[in-house]
Amino acid sequence: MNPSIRWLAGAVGAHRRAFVSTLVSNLIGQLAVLGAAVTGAWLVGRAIAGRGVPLGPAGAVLGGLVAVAALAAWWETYVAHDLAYRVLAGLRGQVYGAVARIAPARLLGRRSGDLAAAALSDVETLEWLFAHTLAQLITAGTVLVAGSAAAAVIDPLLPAFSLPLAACVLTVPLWLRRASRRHGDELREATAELTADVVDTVQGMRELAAFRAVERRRDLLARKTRRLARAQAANAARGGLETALTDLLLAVAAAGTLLLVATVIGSPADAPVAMVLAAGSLGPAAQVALLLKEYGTLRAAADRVHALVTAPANVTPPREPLEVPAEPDVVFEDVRFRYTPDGPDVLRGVSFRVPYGRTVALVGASGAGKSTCVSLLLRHWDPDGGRILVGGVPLPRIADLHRHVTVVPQDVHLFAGTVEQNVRLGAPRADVADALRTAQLAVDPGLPVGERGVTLSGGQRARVAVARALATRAPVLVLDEAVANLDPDNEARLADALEGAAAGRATLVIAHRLSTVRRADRIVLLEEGRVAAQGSYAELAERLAPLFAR
Ligand SMILES: Nc1ncnc2c1ncn2[C@@H]1O[C@H](COP(=O)(O)OP(=O)(O)OP(=O)(O)O)[C@@H](O)[C@H]1O
Repeated sequence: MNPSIRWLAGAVGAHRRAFVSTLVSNLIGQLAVLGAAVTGAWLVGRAIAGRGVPLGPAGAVLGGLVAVAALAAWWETYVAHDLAYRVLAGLRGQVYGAVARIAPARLLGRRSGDLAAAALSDVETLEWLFAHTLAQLITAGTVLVAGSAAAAVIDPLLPAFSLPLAACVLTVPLWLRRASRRHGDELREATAELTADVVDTVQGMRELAAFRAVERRRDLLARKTRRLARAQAANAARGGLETALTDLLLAVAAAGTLLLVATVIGSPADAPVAMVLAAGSLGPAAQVALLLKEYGTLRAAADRVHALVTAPANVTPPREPLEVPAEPDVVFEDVRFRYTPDGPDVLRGVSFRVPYGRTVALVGASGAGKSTCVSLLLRHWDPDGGRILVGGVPLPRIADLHRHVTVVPQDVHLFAGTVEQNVRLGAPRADVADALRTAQLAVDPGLPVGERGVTLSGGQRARVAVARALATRAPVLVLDEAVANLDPDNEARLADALEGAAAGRATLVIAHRLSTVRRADRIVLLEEGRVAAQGSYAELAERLAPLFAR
């Protein structure tokens, strides 16, 4: 069995009772249907042989079996779907957990929409596996064995003939399984790609309109939609071929079985029952063939979800955590880093210190490695060499790093909700009014911000980000040029307020503006992943001049 499908089948283990209930109700339903057919055939046999037909008792048995079959079908539909939706809910949780574990540094090179497709559409596709496949395959096998055993009691030749015919029916999905897998892969990939492009389009609609690119984008989406339609058509064509061949083999097998019964069964009274039992083995075979038709799509969806859920974490969780002192400093010690094993060195032995109560500005040309230092301090990645310490504790030994290090990113993400909800992101019980005051944001905390904060100005968004970081009360503050969106007046006021906040923190600021650099206690100049110089502004003014000459 494919490892992803095996892994998913294992997920049913947590819902054993529901699975057993599905299995038993399906089995009871199938056996009741077979029993009703056999009872009917037995009555026909008696009528043909001119024996008495006990209509009353037989009618009661038939009615009972039909009622049992109907009840079992209803119950099975309910429990099978209940089981499937519970497993899917668990899987969605695992997909979310995986995204949280591998983000934000690396999302397996996948786009947001692609991940949304994994979380929604791929997981949804797996409903077929849990509600219609696993228990049903076991039941079909059981009914096949029971029907064949009963047929053997009448004449051992019957199963000897009908079982190979049933096996022939199953060769169709096996024969077409490579095509099924290929079509399944294409279908899931085309769906994910279209979802990714649609999400990207919706998110970028403002830019598309501003650059008059809506029509071109529509063409792109139409192309991707056609690709999906082609994949769907190919899958449907193969599915149709599979159904046609299966039906053909079933018809031949049924005709052969009837011929055999007519030839070997001497007694007309036994012939109808023999026919039903011999043909009964073909029913489960047809059902299995039908289930296997979906194998390619299921396998592709299972592979995509499995790859995401089993992706290793980017950094290992802290082992034997150590206490971080209340007033920590930050130390980079000969830190070396590259993003990919065969990529270029991005940091080549970076060392500097941010003392508690002081502000250190990290400056350098674009691509020098400033944001990489921040990513490493937030532990999105671990360095390849050297180490980073907060209050003397290496990052991998710090539990709940966000309690000690907080960040104001340059491109803040605000969630649909109120200002207050966004400020409370990292500190659910924070004093929001206080944080907003320090961040110089005079708005009602209950003000809705819209999706991604669209109803706020760029400066207001930046100040929500500052308030959000301050609300955590983390003693290490990282500012990625948080004031870039403000006019000079507001910038100066916010910088004053941040200076007050910095007194009780170790602050590392990535500075793009001379005014920010001037305010810092110490400046670290990065050049091509190395510390080229560090000191006060007065000491470095000359070396910094070319960077800020605008
Ligand atoms: N996720 C990533 N994967 C691979 N390479 C990356 C990644 N992020 C950054 N880099 C590369 O690492 C180098 C340093 O990038 P970094 O963002 O740290 O520079 P920076 O000094 O912050 O630049 P800027 O001032 O333009 O933001 C660049 O060459 C960049 O292309």
